[in-house]
Order: sequence, then C-alpha cells, then structure tokens
Amino acid sequence: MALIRGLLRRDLRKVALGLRNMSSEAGLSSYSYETLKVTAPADHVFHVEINRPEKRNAMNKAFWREMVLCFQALGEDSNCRAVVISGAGKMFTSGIDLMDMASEFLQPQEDDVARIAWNLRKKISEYQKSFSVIEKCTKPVIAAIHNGCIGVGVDLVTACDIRYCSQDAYFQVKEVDVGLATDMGTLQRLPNIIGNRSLVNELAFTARKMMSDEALSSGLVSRVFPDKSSLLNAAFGLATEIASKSPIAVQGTKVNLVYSRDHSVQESLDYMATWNMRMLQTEDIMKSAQAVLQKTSLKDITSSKL
Ligand SMILES: CC/C=C\C=C\CC(=O)SCCNC(=O)CCNC(=O)[C@H](O)C(C)(C)COP(=O)(O)OP(=O)(O)OC[C@H]1O[C@@H](n2cnc3c(N)ncnc32)[C@H](O)[C@@H]1OP(=O)(O)O
Repeated sequence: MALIRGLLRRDLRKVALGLRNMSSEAGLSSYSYETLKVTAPADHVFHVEINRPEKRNAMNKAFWREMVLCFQALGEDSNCRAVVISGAGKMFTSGIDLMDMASEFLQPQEDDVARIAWNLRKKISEYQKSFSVIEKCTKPVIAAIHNGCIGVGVDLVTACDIRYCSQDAYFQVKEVDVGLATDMGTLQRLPNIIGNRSLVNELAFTARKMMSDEALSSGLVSRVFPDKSSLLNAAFGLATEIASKSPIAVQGTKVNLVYSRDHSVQESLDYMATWNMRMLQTEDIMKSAQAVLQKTSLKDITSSKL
C-alpha cells in the first residue's frame, strides 16, 4: 500500500512539474503589457523596459497594475534567473503620471472623512506592492538608470538589488515639490542603501538633483557608464554572469539578504541555518564545487531549473 502511495505521489509530482514547465515554456508571449516591454536578451536573462517614452515613462494606472503581474510572473518563471529593468527613450522615468494619477488619489468618491481615509490607506498600500514585488521576486533585479530618475522612480530603484547608471543620470526625490512626503519606499529603503542619513534627509527635504558622480560616491549606484548603450551592455553582462550560477545559491542569497536587512544578526543566522538545512542537500553544490576544482567555467555546467 505504502509503495502504491509512493508511486502515485511520484506520478502526481511528474504531472505537476510538467504543468509548471509548460507554463514557463509559454515564453515571452505571456509577458504582454501596455506599459512594460519584456524581452530576453540572453539565456535566463529577462529585460523589463518601462515603455511610455513619449510621456518620459511616467507611471500611469496601467503601469502600477502591470508591475505586480510582471514581477510575480518572473518570480514564478523557471526560465528567468536575473532581470534588468530600464526605461525606453530619453529617460528612466519622470515619476508618477501626474495627469492620470491625480484622480486616483486627490478626488475621492465618498463624502465621509473616515471612509475617504480608510480607502486612501488601502490604495496607498496597494500601490506600494508594485515596488515591493521586486523585492519579493527571488530573482536578482538590476536597475539600469539613464538620465532622469524622478519621484517614484527613486522608490522603484531602491527596491532593486543592484543599481548601475549612465553618466547623464540624476536622481530626484521630487515629492516635496509636489506637496507630499514620498510614500512608495524611498524613505524606508534609501537610508539603508546610502547609510548617510544626513544626505538622505537633505535629498528628501529639498528635492535637489543628485547627479551620477554623487550617486556613485554615496553608494546609491555601484557603477557608472559613459552612455545608455554601455550601461545596458554592462547590466546584461552582469545578469548573464548571475544567471550562470546555481539558482538555488543565487535565490537563497537574495532571500537571506532581504531577510537580514530587516532582522537582527542572530535572527538572521537562525533563519539562514533553517534555510540551508534544506538547501545544502542540493546537487548544485557538488556540480559547482567540481567545476571550481577542475577550473572550468560555471557557464559550462547546467543547473536544473528552479
Ligand atoms: C497623485 C499623487 C501625487 C503625487 C505623487 C508624486 C510622486 C512623484 O513621482 S513626484 C514627481 C512627478 N514628476 C514630475 O514632477 C516631473 C514632471 N515632468 C517634467 O518635469 C518634465 O517633463 C521632464 C521629466 C523634466 C522631461 O522634460 P522634457 O524632456 O522636456 O519632456 P516634456 O516635453 O516636458 O514631456 C514630454 C511629455 O511627457 C509628459 N510628461 C512628462 N512627465 C510627466 C509626468 N510625470 N506625468 C504626466 N505626464 C508627463 C509631458 O506632459 C509631455 O506630454 P505631451 O502630451 O507631449 O505634452
């Protein structure tokens, strides 16, 4: 009886795996959006382009909805191991779409203050998910920023794992200039990234532009490139290198890095031990260690899908 149950379980697992592979093999056609263009420039590497160049990639209602769908799908897609996000056209983004979004937040339908507040809170939390989804996606996300990265653009890039930019890039926490405190993640994530509270406060209180050289020296970005084309080449190169490594190792690293940012060292060590008590059983360790010992490239070994 136990044997039959075991065989049945194995067959069911095979069917489930088959279904999962079928969905991930549906390919790029399933990534069809109005405001995001998704391509695959290299094996296991996906490129998400914010794609409203004629509006300087201003983030309208469709964008906020599609970010969640897109990054949830990338998180589930076993063909995806690293993601690059960039902006089409002249700049990375001009921030929130001031035309489209004003009605969303500034013209409430109800006439009772409590109900207006209740619904606004719900809406803001909902919108915050459009960037938190980047952090929740276990695949590393590299932001490739050129020219303006304005307002909520800064909230977006602070949720990414790695930031590269071009020489002409500038970062502007613009919200105080339009009368509000930024609420999509900059105030929560930027202090951790820069580590210089005085500078964060200055940027957030004044909305002054921080240019690429200062973004580099402050630690907001890790590299600066002469132009957009060399920036994208470098970002794809980095994503390809990450994608060549064991997905168990890379994705476990991301999950634990995010966890440890928000917990004490001891809590994070405990979490790590529990994580690796399962993950150390992967075949990827033997395969990768063998490649290291034999001095062969990790690109030449194949890790199973995850
Ligand atoms: C409702 C909640 C309240 C606020 C939340 C705020 C969060 C934030 O993101 S604050 C930051 C808001 N963004 C801005 O203040 C930037 C506004 N735009 C500009 O300053 C300029 O457009 C520019 C980004 C410096 C680019 O200048 P340029 O290259 O000269 O292009 P333009 O001719 O000005 O623009 C081309 C085209 O795009 C439209 N557009 C640009 N930015 C936005 C935007 N943020 N929202 C909506 N539309 C935008 C601009 O109107 C032009 O449209 P046309 O139809 O061609 O006229």
